[in-house]
Amino acid sequence: MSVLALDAGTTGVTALIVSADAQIVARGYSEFPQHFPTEGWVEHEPREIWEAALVAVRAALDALGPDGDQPTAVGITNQRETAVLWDRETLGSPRRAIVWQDRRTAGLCDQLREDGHEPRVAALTGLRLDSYFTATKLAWIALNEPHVWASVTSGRTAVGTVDSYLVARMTRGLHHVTDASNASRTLLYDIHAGAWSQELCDIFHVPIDALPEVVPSYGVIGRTDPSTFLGLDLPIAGIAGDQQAALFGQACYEVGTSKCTYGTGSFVLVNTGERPVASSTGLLTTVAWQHPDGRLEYALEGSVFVTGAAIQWLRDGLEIIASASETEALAQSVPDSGGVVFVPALTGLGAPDWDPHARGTILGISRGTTRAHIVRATLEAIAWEVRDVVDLMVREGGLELAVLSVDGGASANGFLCQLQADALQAPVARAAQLETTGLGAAFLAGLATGVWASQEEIARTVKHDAQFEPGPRDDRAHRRWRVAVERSKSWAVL
Ligand SMILES: Nc1ncnc2c1ncn2[C@@H]1O[C@H](COP(=O)(O)OP(=O)(O)O)[C@@H](O)[C@H]1O
Ligand SMILES: O=P(O)(O)OC[C@H](O)CO
Repeated sequence: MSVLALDAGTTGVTALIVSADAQIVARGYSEFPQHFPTEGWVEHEPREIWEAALVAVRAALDALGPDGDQPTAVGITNQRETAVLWDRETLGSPRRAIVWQDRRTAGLCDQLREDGHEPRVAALTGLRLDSYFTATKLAWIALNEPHVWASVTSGRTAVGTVDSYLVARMTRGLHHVTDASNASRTLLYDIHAGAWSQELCDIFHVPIDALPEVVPSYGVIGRTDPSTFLGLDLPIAGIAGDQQAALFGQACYEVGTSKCTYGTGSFVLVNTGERPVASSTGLLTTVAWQHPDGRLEYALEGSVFVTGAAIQWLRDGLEIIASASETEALAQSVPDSGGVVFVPALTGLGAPDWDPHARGTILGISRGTTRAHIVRATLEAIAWEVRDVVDLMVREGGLELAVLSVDGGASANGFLCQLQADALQAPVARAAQLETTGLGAAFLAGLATGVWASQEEIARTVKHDAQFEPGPRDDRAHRRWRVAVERSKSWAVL
């Protein structure tokens, strides 16, 4: 027995085939285009996500080969918050998806805040009024593209996040669902009642009937249609937002256990069990997963928007590196960043500063500055960003950080892990299999279909293969970092 996991991330789709002994036995990957129509806007073409998913699954199946242990279920995990629209009949989209990184709704959020909506919205959702979240993007479409929105209110066009869209595609439009972990990122879901909220839908102009049915994070919700999904007829048995999936994939099942995933952004989540812990200083309260019996478990989250994406920008924007993996040796080729501090607020700032109007800042450049210094400053920035969020979790969430478990694409960079241990003054343990988002989706689907009998059984398979012990911390560098963060704030409205 094996499980297929589809991990639809921000920059590409990964397909994993995970064996019953929890090993990744085959994988496929396909990147899809990012669209930047204007400053601060980020869009995805839904069809391109779907096509990337098909390419990735095909590649994974080819890698597995006909004699490999064929998957018996599929789990889905995804970039969260991104707002997707599609026609219920044709599955075509009337407009591109507005991505979680898109900051076009910053002004709309300011207005809603001025109108006094924030306390109630935060109390119901555990989130904040920020352009990060789905409902603000839907409200923007409702207010700015009435012709598109008319098809939503008439019932022709469905609304959802990337998981819902993929399920619709995989089932030829038969199912319109999302799981509670994804729903909890929309600003439309009451995390205490475990249901869509009419009150929130009214605030954001969203017809509640346009939203998907909310299902538990594991349990069979339907089957893939072989005529549209590469001949595969599989139960869809797990769905979770990628950061919650990573929490599941790292087997953080006990209250107080935590992980940090380094991908496009970096997200620290700590399990708070069946108790939603409210935050007043910038952490998010979110659904970790919902059990098939309806029980909700929660997490406290620190969301850092741009980490691996800053590395991509060094590659594709500045063109000072050829590949992300080069950064490790380049950063170590200099003893320090030479006084350079880079705040990669390329799409505003998330936790702990929350400023959608912030933009990237590079300070401290001198005649002696080289690309190695800028690369090193970028890795240091990632470590400082995560440290600032963990500090908040320790102070506010009561997190006792004995060790930080890390995973995700950028955690392949051992030097980054070392910088992280130094910044935190705590050991960093790296998961043996870095793709914990996909693994988490596989575990959820496998739990629902008998591949694994229990969470305890899954937990026994999760291993860490490297531990980075903290060295000295450069407090002066952190002070400079905080000064640079302050300077980057409000830039887009100055
Ligand atoms: N060796 C590396 N050092 C630093 N960053 C890396 C490295 N390898 C990959 N990355 C970054 O990690 C990200 C990819 O990780 P992944 O977990 O696949 O992200 P996502 O799911 O967000 O698409 C990219 O942003 C890339 O720049
Ligand atoms: O694309 P990732 O893996 O960095 O994840 C994005 C998050 O889900 C955004 O909230």
